[in-house]
Amino acid sequence: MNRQWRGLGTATAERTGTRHHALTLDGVTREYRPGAVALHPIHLAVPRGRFLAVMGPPGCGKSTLLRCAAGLDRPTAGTVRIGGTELPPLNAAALTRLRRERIGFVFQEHHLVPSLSVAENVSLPLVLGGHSVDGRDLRALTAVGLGDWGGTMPHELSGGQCQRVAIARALVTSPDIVFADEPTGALGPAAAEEVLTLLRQAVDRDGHTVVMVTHDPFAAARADEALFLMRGKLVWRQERPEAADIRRVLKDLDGRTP
Ligand SMILES: Nc1ncnc2c1ncn2[C@@H]1O[C@H](COP(=O)(O)OP(=O)(O)OP(=O)(O)O)[C@@H](O)[C@H]1O
Repeated sequence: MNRQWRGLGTATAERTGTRHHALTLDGVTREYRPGAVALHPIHLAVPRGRFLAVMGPPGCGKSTLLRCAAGLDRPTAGTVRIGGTELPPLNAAALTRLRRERIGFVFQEHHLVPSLSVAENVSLPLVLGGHSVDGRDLRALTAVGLGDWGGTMPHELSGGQCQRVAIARALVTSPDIVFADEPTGALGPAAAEEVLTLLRQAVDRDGHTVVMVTHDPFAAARADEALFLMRGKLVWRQERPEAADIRRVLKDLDGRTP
């Protein structure tokens, strides 16, 4: 069994964010209102080509971490860098552009536009950014095994196929990083397995970087590393996690939750 437990008391290595890192968080803190701290200072550096799972008990701050890292929420303090570029202030046009072109998103629900074909959905981030599609929609669809489905409408697809289209849409801009928030949460076991295989393949074959929030130990076991949050703090990390180990950590953290 492969068990490498590391505490997170020292974070020196995490403070050296560069363009070689897809994501760096330097002292990222989020306080929703005075006294309600959802994230204590988080230091984290995610190298390019890494598949990271973020786990922890309900309310520990996983979504807050993801939203701050993806520029969907503004940290109360600290700095977020995507591919070495510091996130500009929220609502700025530059942030919208950076999110559209350098970050891919996959959510629990696929959020495809029902009135657009599969190919149009995939090319949307390119079109909105004023870029030519140039066959990239087809290549992205082929990469998720749906190369022949471009002319199909979303309502003609299964839930698993829709999520595969959402992955193609997330990857079509060749982003610095893909944030996936419970990407298998709405799927049955077979479709979930397909989605995880595609995310794994995006990392292994194409060098993408994926940060995935999940409650599912089997999903997290597909990542290179699992990070565990508790009460807004990163408390454990495990390289090459196995589902049984993950379950044990979660049980331990649950036992420590008041
Ligand atoms: N908009 C908000 N305003 C105030 N408090 C919030 C807000 N969003 C989240 N919180 C609080 O911040 C803490 C972290 O919430 P968050 O949603 O990040 O946790 P989570 O780990 O993603 O939870 P879950 O696993 O249940 O989705 C919780 O105590 C939550 O109640």
